[in-house]
Amino acid sequence: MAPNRLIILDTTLRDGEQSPGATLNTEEKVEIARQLARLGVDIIEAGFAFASPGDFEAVSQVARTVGSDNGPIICSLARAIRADIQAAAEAIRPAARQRIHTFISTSDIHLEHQLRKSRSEVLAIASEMVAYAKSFVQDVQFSPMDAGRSDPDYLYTVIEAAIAAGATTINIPDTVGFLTPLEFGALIYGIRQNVPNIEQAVLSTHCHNDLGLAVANSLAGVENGARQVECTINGIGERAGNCSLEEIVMALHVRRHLFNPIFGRPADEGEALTAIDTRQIYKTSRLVSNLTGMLVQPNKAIVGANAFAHESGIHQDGVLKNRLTYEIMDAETVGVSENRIVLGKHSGRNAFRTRLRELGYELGEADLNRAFLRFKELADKKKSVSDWDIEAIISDEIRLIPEAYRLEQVQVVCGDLGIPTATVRLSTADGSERTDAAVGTGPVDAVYRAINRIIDLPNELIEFSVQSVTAGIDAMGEVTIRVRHEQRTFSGHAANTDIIVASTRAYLNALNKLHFALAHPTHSGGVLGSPDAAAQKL
Ligand SMILES: CC(=O)SCCNC(=O)CCNC(=O)[C@H](O)C(C)(C)COP(=O)(O)OP(=O)(O)OC[C@H]1O[C@@H](n2cnc3c(N)ncnc32)[C@H](O)[C@@H]1OP(=O)(O)O
Ligand SMILES: CC(C)C(=O)C(=O)O
Repeated sequence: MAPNRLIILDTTLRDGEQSPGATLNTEEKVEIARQLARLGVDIIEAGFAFASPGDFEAVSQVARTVGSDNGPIICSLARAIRADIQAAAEAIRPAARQRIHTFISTSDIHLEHQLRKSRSEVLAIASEMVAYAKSFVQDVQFSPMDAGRSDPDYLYTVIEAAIAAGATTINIPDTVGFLTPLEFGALIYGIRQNVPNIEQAVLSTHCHNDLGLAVANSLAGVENGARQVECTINGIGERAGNCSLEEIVMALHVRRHLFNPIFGRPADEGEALTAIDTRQIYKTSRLVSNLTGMLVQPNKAIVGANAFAHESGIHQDGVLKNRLTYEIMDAETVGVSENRIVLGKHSGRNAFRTRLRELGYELGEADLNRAFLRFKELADKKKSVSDWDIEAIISDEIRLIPEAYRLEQVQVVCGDLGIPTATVRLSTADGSERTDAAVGTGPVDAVYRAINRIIDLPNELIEFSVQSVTAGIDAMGEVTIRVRHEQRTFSGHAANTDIIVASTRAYLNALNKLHFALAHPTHSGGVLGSPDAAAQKL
Protein backbone atom coordinates (compact mmCIF):
# COMPACT_ATOMS: atom_id res chain seq x y z
CA MET A 1 0.00 0.00 0.00
CA ALA A 2 3.00 2.36 0.23
CA PRO A 3 2.63 5.10 -2.44
CA ASN A 4 5.82 6.37 -4.06
CA ARG A 5 5.28 9.91 -2.88
CA LEU A 6 4.48 11.40 0.48
CA ILE A 7 0.82 12.11 1.30
CA ILE A 8 0.32 15.42 3.09
CA LEU A 9 -2.54 15.65 5.58
CA ASP A 10 -2.91 19.24 6.68
CA THR A 11 -4.47 19.66 10.12
CA THR A 12 -4.19 23.46 10.43
CA LEU A 13 -7.97 23.70 10.74
CA ARG A 14 -8.16 21.02 13.45
CA ASP A 15 -4.97 20.64 15.53
CA GLY A 16 -3.73 24.06 14.35
CA GLU A 17 -6.89 25.69 15.63
CA GLN A 18 -6.21 24.03 19.00
CA SER A 19 -3.41 26.62 19.45
CA PRO A 20 -4.48 28.74 22.40
CA GLY A 21 -6.22 31.82 21.02
CA ALA A 22 -6.19 30.80 17.35
CA THR A 23 -9.97 30.71 16.95
CA LEU A 24 -11.19 30.90 13.36
CA ASN A 25 -14.72 31.53 12.17
CA THR A 26 -16.33 29.50 9.38
CA GLU A 27 -15.55 32.03 6.63
CA GLU A 28 -11.90 32.13 7.68
CA LYS A 29 -11.71 28.33 7.74
CA VAL A 30 -13.16 28.13 4.24
CA GLU A 31 -10.71 30.77 3.03
CA ILE A 32 -7.79 28.81 4.48
CA ALA A 33 -9.15 25.55 3.06
CA ARG A 34 -9.34 27.09 -0.43
CA GLN A 35 -5.72 28.15 -0.12
CA LEU A 36 -4.71 24.69 1.17
CA ALA A 37 -6.32 23.24 -1.95
CA ARG A 38 -4.26 25.63 -4.12
CA LEU A 39 -1.20 24.60 -2.15
CA GLY A 40 -1.91 21.02 -3.16
CA VAL A 41 -2.40 19.21 0.15
CA ASP A 42 -3.85 15.72 -0.29
CA ILE A 43 -6.13 15.77 2.74
CA ILE A 44 -7.62 18.62 4.76
CA GLU A 45 -8.55 17.72 8.31
CA ALA A 46 -11.23 20.38 8.50
CA GLY A 47 -12.13 20.06 12.18
CA PHE A 48 -13.75 17.97 14.86
CA ALA A 49 -17.38 17.94 13.79
CA PHE A 50 -18.83 16.76 17.11
CA ALA A 51 -17.03 19.43 19.17
CA SER A 52 -19.65 22.16 18.62
CA PRO A 53 -22.36 23.23 16.15
CA GLY A 54 -19.88 25.82 14.85
CA ASP A 55 -17.21 23.18 14.19
CA PHE A 56 -19.80 20.99 12.49
CA GLU A 57 -20.84 23.83 10.22
CA ALA A 58 -17.24 24.73 9.40
CA VAL A 59 -16.40 21.13 8.41
CA SER A 60 -19.56 20.96 6.25
CA GLN A 61 -18.78 24.28 4.56
CA VAL A 62 -15.23 23.19 3.78
CA ALA A 63 -16.56 19.89 2.43
CA ARG A 64 -19.10 21.75 0.29
CA THR A 65 -16.81 24.45 -1.09
CA VAL A 66 -13.42 22.76 -1.37
CA GLY A 67 -14.17 19.03 -1.55
CA SER A 68 -14.77 18.75 -5.30
CA ASP A 69 -13.94 15.63 -7.36
CA ASN A 70 -10.37 16.67 -8.01
CA GLY A 71 -10.01 18.61 -4.75
CA PRO A 72 -8.46 17.32 -1.55
CA ILE A 73 -10.01 14.61 0.62
CA ILE A 74 -11.98 16.23 3.44
CA CYS A 75 -11.58 14.66 6.85
CA SER A 76 -13.13 15.13 10.29
CA LEU A 77 -11.70 13.93 13.57
CA ALA A 78 -13.93 11.80 15.85
CA ARG A 79 -13.35 10.14 19.21
CA ALA A 80 -13.99 6.39 19.25
CA ILE A 81 -17.59 7.16 20.11
CA ARG A 82 -20.61 6.54 17.90
CA ALA A 83 -22.02 10.07 18.21
CA ASP A 84 -18.66 11.59 17.20
CA ILE A 85 -18.38 9.30 14.20
CA GLN A 86 -21.95 10.03 13.09
CA ALA A 87 -21.31 13.79 13.30
CA ALA A 88 -18.07 13.41 11.33
CA ALA A 89 -19.77 11.32 8.63
CA GLU A 90 -22.60 13.83 8.26
CA ALA A 91 -20.34 16.89 8.19
CA ILE A 92 -18.01 15.56 5.47
CA ARG A 93 -20.85 14.16 3.32
CA PRO A 94 -20.89 17.09 0.81
CA ALA A 95 -17.27 16.30 -0.17
CA ALA A 96 -16.56 14.10 -3.18
CA ARG A 97 -13.83 12.28 -1.24
CA GLN A 98 -14.38 11.79 2.48
CA ARG A 99 -12.29 10.48 5.37
CA ILE A 100 -13.20 9.80 8.99
CA HIS A 101 -10.31 9.95 11.44
CA THR A 102 -11.11 8.16 14.67
CA PHE A 103 -8.76 7.82 17.62
CA ILE A 104 -8.38 6.35 21.10
CA SER A 105 -5.44 6.31 23.49
CA THR A 106 -3.22 3.27 23.88
CA SER A 107 -0.74 4.40 26.55
CA ASP A 108 -1.25 3.00 30.04
CA ILE A 109 -1.08 6.48 31.51
CA HIS A 110 -4.05 7.59 29.37
CA LEU A 111 -5.95 4.33 29.88
CA GLU A 112 -5.62 4.47 33.63
CA HIS A 113 -6.06 8.21 34.28
CA GLN A 114 -8.14 9.55 31.40
CA LEU A 115 -10.21 6.81 29.81
CA ARG A 116 -10.33 4.66 32.98
CA LYS A 117 -10.58 1.55 30.81
CA SER A 118 -8.58 -1.69 30.57
CA ARG A 119 -6.39 -2.62 27.61
CA SER A 120 -8.89 -5.24 26.44
CA GLU A 121 -11.76 -2.73 26.60
CA VAL A 122 -9.84 -0.18 24.48
CA LEU A 123 -8.82 -2.88 22.00
CA ALA A 124 -12.48 -3.83 21.54
CA ILE A 125 -13.61 -0.18 21.23
CA ALA A 126 -10.93 0.61 18.64
CA SER A 127 -11.95 -2.31 16.48
CA GLU A 128 -15.68 -1.69 16.86
CA MET A 129 -15.46 2.05 16.15
CA VAL A 130 -13.24 1.62 13.08
CA ALA A 131 -15.83 -0.83 11.74
CA TYR A 132 -18.57 1.67 12.57
CA ALA A 133 -16.74 4.47 10.72
CA LYS A 134 -16.28 2.05 7.81
CA SER A 135 -20.07 1.70 7.60
CA PHE A 136 -20.14 5.38 6.49
CA VAL A 137 -16.98 5.78 4.36
CA GLN A 138 -14.34 3.61 2.73
CA ASP A 139 -11.47 5.85 3.82
CA VAL A 140 -10.99 5.42 7.58
CA GLN A 141 -7.97 6.63 9.50
CA PHE A 142 -7.21 5.33 12.98
CA SER A 143 -4.83 6.91 15.52
CA PRO A 144 -3.66 5.21 18.71
CA MET A 145 -3.32 8.39 20.76
CA ASP A 146 -0.11 8.76 22.80
CA ALA A 147 1.43 5.97 20.70
CA GLY A 148 4.86 7.40 21.58
CA ARG A 149 4.42 6.37 25.22
CA SER A 150 2.50 3.13 24.60
CA ASP A 151 3.73 -0.39 25.27
CA PRO A 152 4.87 -1.48 21.78
CA ASP A 153 3.37 -4.99 21.96
CA TYR A 154 -0.04 -3.66 22.95
CA LEU A 155 0.24 -0.96 20.28
CA TYR A 156 0.93 -3.60 17.59
CA THR A 157 -2.14 -5.57 18.71
CA VAL A 158 -4.43 -2.51 18.54
CA ILE A 159 -3.10 -1.49 15.11
CA GLU A 160 -3.55 -5.00 13.73
CA ALA A 161 -7.16 -5.04 15.00
CA ALA A 162 -7.88 -1.57 13.55
CA ILE A 163 -6.61 -2.64 10.12
CA ALA A 164 -8.59 -5.88 10.31
CA ALA A 165 -11.69 -3.75 11.07
CA GLY A 166 -11.10 -1.66 7.93
CA ALA A 167 -8.67 1.19 8.75
CA THR A 168 -6.87 2.25 5.57
CA THR A 169 -4.48 4.70 7.26
CA ILE A 170 -2.76 4.16 10.60
CA ASN A 171 -1.55 7.42 12.07
CA ILE A 172 1.07 7.31 14.80
CA PRO A 173 0.89 10.30 17.14
CA ASP A 174 3.68 11.39 19.42
CA THR A 175 0.91 13.25 21.23
CA VAL A 176 3.07 14.92 23.86
CA GLY A 177 6.19 15.45 21.71
CA PHE A 178 8.26 13.20 23.94
CA LEU A 179 10.31 11.10 21.52
CA THR A 180 13.62 11.81 19.80
CA PRO A 181 14.12 11.14 16.05
CA LEU A 182 15.92 7.87 16.72
CA GLU A 183 13.09 6.66 18.95
CA PHE A 184 10.30 7.79 16.63
CA GLY A 185 12.01 6.18 13.63
CA ALA A 186 12.36 2.95 15.63
CA LEU A 187 8.67 3.10 16.57
CA ILE A 188 7.63 3.27 12.90
CA TYR A 189 10.12 0.57 11.98
CA GLY A 190 8.85 -1.66 14.83
CA ILE A 191 5.26 -1.29 13.62
CA ARG A 192 6.26 -2.29 10.10
CA GLN A 193 8.12 -5.32 11.40
CA ASN A 194 5.58 -6.51 13.96
CA VAL A 195 2.09 -5.78 12.63
CA PRO A 196 1.36 -8.64 10.20
CA ASN A 197 -1.27 -6.79 8.11
CA ILE A 198 0.49 -3.39 8.07
CA GLU A 199 0.93 -3.49 4.28
CA GLN A 200 -2.85 -3.08 3.94
CA ALA A 201 -2.68 0.45 5.37
CA VAL A 202 -0.70 3.64 4.84
CA LEU A 203 1.45 4.52 7.85
CA SER A 204 1.31 8.14 8.95
CA THR A 205 3.08 10.41 11.46
CA HIS A 206 1.60 13.07 13.75
CA CYS A 207 4.42 14.68 15.75
CA HIS A 208 4.14 17.43 18.34
CA ASN A 209 6.85 19.97 18.93
CA ASP A 210 7.23 20.08 22.72
CA LEU A 211 10.99 19.46 22.43
CA GLY A 212 11.32 21.22 19.07
CA LEU A 213 11.65 17.83 17.32
CA ALA A 214 8.37 17.53 15.39
CA VAL A 215 9.87 17.95 11.91
CA ALA A 216 12.94 15.83 12.71
CA ASN A 217 10.73 13.07 14.14
CA SER A 218 8.40 13.16 11.11
CA LEU A 219 11.40 12.87 8.79
CA ALA A 220 12.66 9.90 10.82
CA GLY A 221 9.19 8.38 10.38
CA VAL A 222 9.42 8.86 6.60
CA GLU A 223 12.90 7.32 6.55
CA ASN A 224 11.42 4.28 8.27
CA GLY A 225 8.44 3.78 5.98
CA ALA A 226 5.75 6.32 6.88
CA ARG A 227 4.04 7.54 3.71
CA GLN A 228 1.74 10.20 5.14
CA VAL A 229 2.76 13.14 7.32
CA GLU A 230 0.30 15.18 9.35
CA CYS A 231 1.36 18.78 9.64
CA THR A 232 0.16 22.37 9.96
CA ILE A 233 0.98 25.68 8.33
CA ASN A 234 3.57 27.59 10.40
CA GLY A 235 3.66 24.55 12.72
CA ILE A 236 0.76 25.87 14.80
CA GLY A 237 -1.15 23.50 17.06
CA GLU A 238 -1.81 22.31 20.59
CA ARG A 239 0.85 23.59 23.07
CA ALA A 240 4.17 23.98 21.17
CA GLY A 241 2.48 22.99 17.92
CA ASN A 242 2.87 20.35 15.23
CA CYS A 243 5.26 19.39 12.48
CA SER A 244 5.38 22.43 10.18
CA LEU A 245 4.18 21.74 6.63
CA GLU A 246 6.56 24.18 4.99
CA GLU A 247 9.58 22.76 6.80
CA ILE A 248 8.94 19.09 6.10
CA VAL A 249 7.96 19.74 2.48
CA MET A 250 11.03 21.88 1.80
CA ALA A 251 13.33 19.41 3.60
CA LEU A 252 12.08 16.71 1.21
CA HIS A 253 12.35 19.10 -1.72
CA VAL A 254 15.82 20.49 -1.06
CA ARG A 255 17.34 17.16 0.04
CA ARG A 256 15.36 14.95 -2.34
CA HIS A 257 18.42 13.03 -3.48
CA LEU A 258 18.51 11.61 0.08
CA PHE A 259 14.84 10.75 0.14
CA ASN A 260 14.25 9.56 -3.43
CA PRO A 261 15.93 6.18 -2.79
CA ILE A 262 13.69 5.69 0.27
CA PHE A 263 10.70 6.13 -2.04
CA GLY A 264 12.23 3.68 -4.51
CA ARG A 265 13.32 6.29 -7.07
CA PRO A 266 16.73 7.06 -8.49
CA ALA A 267 18.56 9.62 -6.33
CA ASP A 268 18.66 12.29 -9.03
CA GLU A 269 15.03 12.06 -10.22
CA GLY A 270 13.50 15.52 -10.72
CA GLU A 271 9.85 14.78 -9.89
CA ALA A 272 8.68 16.19 -6.55
CA LEU A 273 8.15 13.92 -3.56
CA THR A 274 4.90 15.62 -2.57
CA ALA A 275 2.02 17.14 -4.54
CA ILE A 276 2.64 20.52 -2.89
CA ASP A 277 3.03 23.58 -5.13
CA THR A 278 5.89 25.08 -3.11
CA ARG A 279 5.33 28.54 -4.68
CA GLN A 280 2.10 28.77 -2.66
CA ILE A 281 3.86 28.22 0.67
CA TYR A 282 4.63 31.81 1.63
CA LYS A 283 1.16 33.06 0.73
CA THR A 284 -0.47 30.27 2.75
CA SER A 285 1.72 31.04 5.72
CA ARG A 286 0.75 34.73 5.61
CA LEU A 287 -2.94 33.93 5.31
CA VAL A 288 -2.89 31.56 8.29
CA SER A 289 -0.87 34.00 10.37
CA ASN A 290 -3.18 36.90 9.56
CA LEU A 291 -6.40 35.01 10.20
CA THR A 292 -5.30 33.19 13.37
CA GLY A 293 -3.39 36.17 14.78
CA MET A 294 -0.45 33.79 15.41
CA LEU A 295 2.62 35.73 14.31
CA VAL A 296 5.49 33.99 12.56
CA GLN A 297 8.79 34.54 14.36
CA PRO A 298 11.30 36.38 12.10
CA ASN A 299 13.85 33.55 12.25
CA LYS A 300 11.30 30.81 11.45
CA ALA A 301 12.63 28.45 8.77
CA ILE A 302 11.20 28.90 5.24
CA VAL A 303 8.55 31.58 6.00
CA GLY A 304 10.13 33.89 8.61
CA ALA A 305 10.94 37.46 7.56
CA ASN A 306 14.66 36.72 7.90
CA ALA A 307 14.62 33.31 6.23
CA PHE A 308 16.16 34.70 3.04
CA ALA A 309 17.84 37.85 4.40
CA HIS A 310 21.62 38.19 4.56
CA GLU A 311 22.78 40.61 7.22
CA SER A 312 26.51 40.21 7.75
CA GLY A 313 29.20 41.48 5.38
CA ILE A 314 30.88 38.16 4.72
CA HIS A 315 27.58 36.51 3.85
CA GLN A 316 26.53 39.44 1.62
CA ASP A 317 29.91 39.33 -0.10
CA GLY A 318 29.48 35.61 -0.78
CA VAL A 319 25.89 35.94 -2.04
CA LEU A 320 26.84 38.80 -4.34
CA LYS A 321 29.57 36.64 -5.87
CA ASN A 322 27.40 33.53 -6.06
CA ARG A 323 24.22 33.08 -4.06
CA LEU A 324 24.90 29.34 -3.63
CA THR A 325 27.61 30.30 -1.12
CA TYR A 326 25.00 30.98 1.54
CA GLU A 327 21.62 29.93 0.11
CA ILE A 328 20.30 26.38 -0.02
CA MET A 329 17.08 27.30 -1.80
CA ASP A 330 15.75 30.07 -3.96
CA ALA A 331 13.23 32.35 -2.19
CA GLU A 332 11.01 32.22 -5.28
CA THR A 333 10.61 28.44 -4.81
CA VAL A 334 8.44 29.15 -1.76
CA GLY A 335 6.67 32.09 -3.38
CA VAL A 336 8.73 34.94 -1.92
CA SER A 337 9.03 37.21 -4.92
CA GLU A 338 12.31 38.97 -5.62
CA ASN A 339 10.34 41.39 -7.74
CA ARG A 340 9.92 43.99 -5.01
CA ILE A 341 9.34 47.14 -7.12
CA VAL A 342 6.38 46.53 -9.34
CA LEU A 343 3.76 49.21 -9.31
CA GLY A 344 3.69 52.94 -8.63
CA LYS A 345 1.28 55.83 -8.44
CA HIS A 346 0.89 56.04 -12.22
CA SER A 347 -0.22 52.43 -12.56
CA GLY A 348 -3.80 51.72 -13.60
CA ARG A 349 -6.41 49.16 -12.68
CA ASN A 350 -5.32 46.71 -15.39
CA ALA A 351 -1.72 46.57 -14.24
CA PHE A 352 -2.91 46.22 -10.64
CA ARG A 353 -5.30 43.38 -11.55
CA THR A 354 -2.60 41.62 -13.56
CA ARG A 355 -0.14 41.82 -10.66
CA LEU A 356 -2.80 40.49 -8.29
CA ARG A 357 -3.39 37.55 -10.62
CA GLU A 358 0.34 36.85 -10.69
CA LEU A 359 0.24 36.81 -6.88
CA GLY A 360 -2.68 34.37 -7.01
CA TYR A 361 -5.61 36.69 -6.16
CA GLU A 362 -8.74 36.73 -8.30
CA LEU A 363 -10.94 39.49 -6.89
CA GLY A 364 -14.50 40.44 -7.71
CA GLU A 365 -15.13 43.96 -9.01
CA ALA A 366 -16.11 45.48 -5.64
CA ASP A 367 -13.11 44.02 -3.79
CA LEU A 368 -10.80 44.99 -6.64
CA ASN A 369 -12.03 48.60 -6.54
CA ARG A 370 -11.55 48.85 -2.78
CA ALA A 371 -8.08 47.34 -2.99
CA PHE A 372 -7.19 49.61 -5.92
CA LEU A 373 -8.18 52.73 -3.96
CA ARG A 374 -5.99 51.61 -1.06
CA PHE A 375 -3.16 50.91 -3.48
CA LYS A 376 -3.43 54.42 -4.97
CA GLU A 377 -3.48 56.00 -1.50
CA LEU A 378 -0.37 54.03 -0.62
CA ALA A 379 1.38 54.83 -3.90
CA ASP A 380 0.88 58.53 -3.13
CA LYS A 381 2.71 58.09 0.15
CA LYS A 382 5.37 55.55 -0.81
CA LYS A 383 7.99 55.72 -3.52
CA SER A 384 7.48 52.11 -4.51
CA VAL A 385 4.74 49.61 -3.79
CA SER A 386 6.08 46.09 -3.35
CA ASP A 387 4.43 42.69 -3.56
CA TRP A 388 4.55 42.59 0.25
CA ASP A 389 2.61 45.87 0.40
CA ILE A 390 0.03 44.50 -2.03
CA GLU A 391 -0.39 41.31 0.01
CA ALA A 392 -0.86 43.46 3.13
CA ILE A 393 -3.53 45.57 1.39
CA ILE A 394 -5.38 42.46 0.26
CA SER A 395 -5.35 40.77 3.64
CA ASP A 396 -6.43 44.05 5.21
CA GLU A 397 -9.10 45.02 2.71
CA ILE A 398 -10.77 41.73 1.90
CA ARG A 399 -12.96 41.05 4.88
CA LEU A 400 -14.45 37.62 5.24
CA ILE A 401 -17.27 38.76 7.47
CA PRO A 402 -19.55 41.76 7.03
CA GLU A 403 -18.30 44.91 8.72
CA ALA A 404 -20.78 46.11 11.32
CA TYR A 405 -18.49 49.05 12.13
CA ARG A 406 -16.27 50.89 9.68
CA LEU A 407 -13.63 53.47 10.43
CA GLU A 408 -14.41 56.87 8.96
CA GLN A 409 -11.84 58.93 10.78
CA VAL A 410 -9.29 58.70 13.57
CA GLN A 411 -7.23 61.51 15.01
CA VAL A 412 -4.82 61.48 17.95
CA VAL A 413 -2.90 64.05 19.88
CA CYS A 414 0.08 62.61 21.71
CA GLY A 415 3.64 63.32 22.78
CA ASP A 416 5.34 63.94 26.09
CA LEU A 417 3.69 67.31 26.81
CA GLY A 418 0.05 66.32 27.12
CA ILE A 419 -2.34 63.48 27.75
CA PRO A 420 -2.80 61.22 24.72
CA THR A 421 -6.25 61.97 23.33
CA ALA A 422 -8.12 60.29 20.48
CA THR A 423 -11.20 61.16 18.47
CA VAL A 424 -12.83 58.41 16.42
CA ARG A 425 -15.68 58.48 13.94
CA LEU A 426 -17.30 55.16 12.96
CA SER A 427 -20.08 54.33 10.57
CA THR A 428 -22.41 51.38 10.94
CA ALA A 429 -23.96 49.05 8.37
CA ASP A 430 -27.21 51.12 8.38
CA GLY A 431 -25.26 54.23 7.36
CA SER A 432 -25.38 56.10 10.67
CA GLU A 433 -22.25 57.68 12.11
CA ARG A 434 -21.02 58.11 15.67
CA THR A 435 -18.10 60.11 17.00
CA ASP A 436 -16.50 59.98 20.43
CA ALA A 437 -13.22 60.86 22.15
CA ALA A 438 -11.16 59.51 25.03
CA VAL A 439 -7.82 59.91 26.75
CA GLY A 440 -5.45 57.02 27.45
CA THR A 441 -1.99 56.03 28.60
CA GLY A 442 -0.80 56.20 24.99
CA PRO A 443 -2.32 56.96 21.57
CA VAL A 444 -3.47 53.39 20.90
CA ASP A 445 -4.99 53.07 24.36
CA ALA A 446 -6.81 56.38 23.79
CA VAL A 447 -8.16 55.18 20.42
CA TYR A 448 -9.33 51.86 21.86
CA ARG A 449 -11.05 53.62 24.74
CA ALA A 450 -12.80 55.99 22.31
CA ILE A 451 -13.99 53.00 20.24
CA ASN A 452 -15.20 51.26 23.41
CA ARG A 453 -17.34 54.32 24.18
CA ILE A 454 -19.07 53.83 20.81
CA ILE A 455 -19.21 50.04 20.61
CA ASP A 456 -20.37 48.29 23.75
CA LEU A 457 -18.63 44.93 23.35
CA PRO A 458 -16.72 44.27 26.58
CA ASN A 459 -13.34 42.65 25.89
CA GLU A 460 -9.80 42.40 27.13
CA LEU A 461 -6.85 43.16 24.86
CA ILE A 462 -4.52 40.19 25.32
CA GLU A 463 -2.01 40.69 22.52
CA PHE A 464 -0.86 43.61 20.43
CA SER A 465 2.03 43.61 17.98
CA VAL A 466 3.29 45.87 15.22
CA GLN A 467 5.72 44.84 12.53
CA SER A 468 6.77 46.48 9.32
CA VAL A 469 5.92 44.85 6.02
CA THR A 470 8.98 46.14 4.19
CA ALA A 471 12.13 48.02 5.15
CA GLY A 472 12.36 51.83 5.22
CA ILE A 473 10.79 54.76 7.01
CA ASP A 474 7.78 54.72 4.65
CA ALA A 475 7.09 51.01 5.26
CA MET A 476 3.57 49.78 5.95
CA GLY A 477 3.04 48.82 9.59
CA GLU A 478 1.07 45.65 10.16
CA VAL A 479 -0.80 45.40 13.43
CA THR A 480 -2.03 42.08 14.78
CA ILE A 481 -4.08 41.96 17.95
CA ARG A 482 -6.11 39.51 19.95
CA VAL A 483 -8.99 40.33 22.25
CA ARG A 484 -10.77 38.05 24.69
CA HIS A 485 -14.50 38.13 25.26
CA GLU A 486 -15.69 35.69 27.92
CA GLN A 487 -13.97 32.39 26.99
CA ARG A 488 -13.28 33.20 23.32
CA THR A 489 -10.52 35.10 21.58
CA PHE A 490 -10.78 37.05 18.34
CA SER A 491 -7.87 38.23 16.24
CA GLY A 492 -7.69 41.47 14.30
CA HIS A 493 -5.27 42.43 11.58
CA ALA A 494 -4.62 45.59 9.54
CA ALA A 495 -1.88 47.34 7.62
CA ASN A 496 -1.24 51.03 6.96
CA THR A 497 1.69 53.42 6.66
CA ASP A 498 0.30 55.06 9.83
CA ILE A 499 0.49 52.61 12.71
CA ILE A 500 -2.28 54.39 14.65
CA VAL A 501 -4.63 53.89 11.69
CA ALA A 502 -3.47 50.25 11.40
CA SER A 503 -4.03 49.75 15.15
CA THR A 504 -7.51 51.26 14.90
CA ARG A 505 -8.49 49.10 11.94
CA ALA A 506 -7.05 45.95 13.57
CA TYR A 507 -9.17 46.58 16.68
CA LEU A 508 -12.28 47.15 14.56
CA ASN A 509 -11.51 43.96 12.63
CA ALA A 510 -11.47 41.98 15.91
CA LEU A 511 -14.62 43.71 17.18
CA ASN A 512 -16.43 43.02 13.91
CA LYS A 513 -15.60 39.32 14.29
CA LEU A 514 -16.78 39.39 17.89
CA HIS A 515 -19.98 41.18 16.85
CA PHE A 516 -20.55 38.61 14.07
CA ALA A 517 -19.98 35.69 16.46
CA LEU A 518 -22.51 37.08 18.92
CA ALA A 519 -25.03 37.61 16.16
CA HIS A 520 -24.45 34.10 14.69
CA PRO A 521 -23.86 31.85 17.70
CA THR A 522 -23.81 28.62 15.67
CA HIS A 523 -20.91 29.78 13.52
CA SER A 524 -17.51 28.26 14.22
CA GLY A 525 -15.69 30.45 16.71
CA GLY A 526 -18.93 32.02 17.80
CA VAL A 527 -20.48 29.92 20.53
CA LEU A 528 -20.72 32.53 23.22
CA GLY A 529 -23.56 31.77 25.56
CA SER A 530 -27.21 32.33 24.87
CA PRO A 531 -28.28 34.38 21.85
CA ASP A 532 -30.57 36.38 24.15
CA ALA A 533 -27.69 37.45 26.33
CA ALA A 534 -25.74 38.33 23.22
CA ALA A 535 -28.63 40.33 21.78
CA GLN A 536 -28.94 42.29 25.03
CA LYS A 537 -25.32 43.31 24.84
CA LEU A 538 -25.75 44.46 21.27
C1 LIG B 1 -4.63 15.00 21.10
C2 LIG B 1 -5.76 15.72 20.50
O1 LIG B 1 -5.53 16.73 19.91
S1 LIG B 1 -7.27 15.09 20.71
C3 LIG B 1 -8.38 16.24 20.06
C4 LIG B 1 -8.57 17.39 20.99
N1 LIG B 1 -9.66 18.19 20.50
C5 LIG B 1 -10.70 18.48 21.24
O2 LIG B 1 -10.79 18.14 22.41
C6 LIG B 1 -11.80 19.24 20.53
C7 LIG B 1 -12.62 20.08 21.45
N2 LIG B 1 -13.25 19.24 22.46
C8 LIG B 1 -14.51 19.41 22.87
O3 LIG B 1 -15.25 20.25 22.36
C9 LIG B 1 -15.01 18.52 23.97
O4 LIG B 1 -13.90 18.01 24.69
C10 LIG B 1 -15.88 17.36 23.42
C11 LIG B 1 -17.16 17.93 22.82
C12 LIG B 1 -15.13 16.54 22.38
C13 LIG B 1 -16.28 16.42 24.59
O5 LIG B 1 -16.84 17.20 25.61
P1 LIG B 1 -17.38 16.50 26.97
O6 LIG B 1 -18.37 15.46 26.61
O7 LIG B 1 -17.83 17.61 27.84
O8 LIG B 1 -16.13 15.73 27.59
P2 LIG B 1 -14.78 16.30 28.20
O9 LIG B 1 -14.09 17.15 27.19
O10 LIG B 1 -15.01 16.94 29.53
O11 LIG B 1 -13.96 14.95 28.46
C14 LIG B 1 -13.59 14.13 27.38
C15 LIG B 1 -14.30 12.76 27.49
O12 LIG B 1 -13.99 12.04 26.29
C16 LIG B 1 -13.30 10.82 26.64
N3 LIG B 1 -12.37 10.57 25.56
C17 LIG B 1 -11.24 11.26 25.28
N4 LIG B 1 -10.70 10.79 24.15
C18 LIG B 1 -11.50 9.79 23.74
C19 LIG B 1 -11.45 8.94 22.62
N5 LIG B 1 -10.47 9.07 21.73
N6 LIG B 1 -12.42 8.03 22.45
C20 LIG B 1 -13.42 7.93 23.36
N7 LIG B 1 -13.51 8.72 24.44
C21 LIG B 1 -12.56 9.64 24.63
C22 LIG B 1 -12.65 11.13 27.98
O13 LIG B 1 -12.35 9.96 28.67
C23 LIG B 1 -13.77 11.93 28.65
O14 LIG B 1 -14.79 11.03 29.01
P3 LIG B 1 -15.51 11.10 30.49
O15 LIG B 1 -16.24 12.41 30.48
O16 LIG B 1 -16.42 9.92 30.48
O17 LIG B 1 -14.43 11.04 31.49
C1 LIG C 1 -5.94 12.88 17.47
C2 LIG C 1 -4.47 12.69 17.45
C3 LIG C 1 -3.98 12.36 16.08
C4 LIG C 1 -3.75 13.89 17.94
O1 LIG C 1 -4.02 15.02 17.58
C5 LIG C 1 -2.61 13.64 18.83
O2 LIG C 1 -2.48 12.53 19.36
O3 LIG C 1 -1.83 14.59 19.06
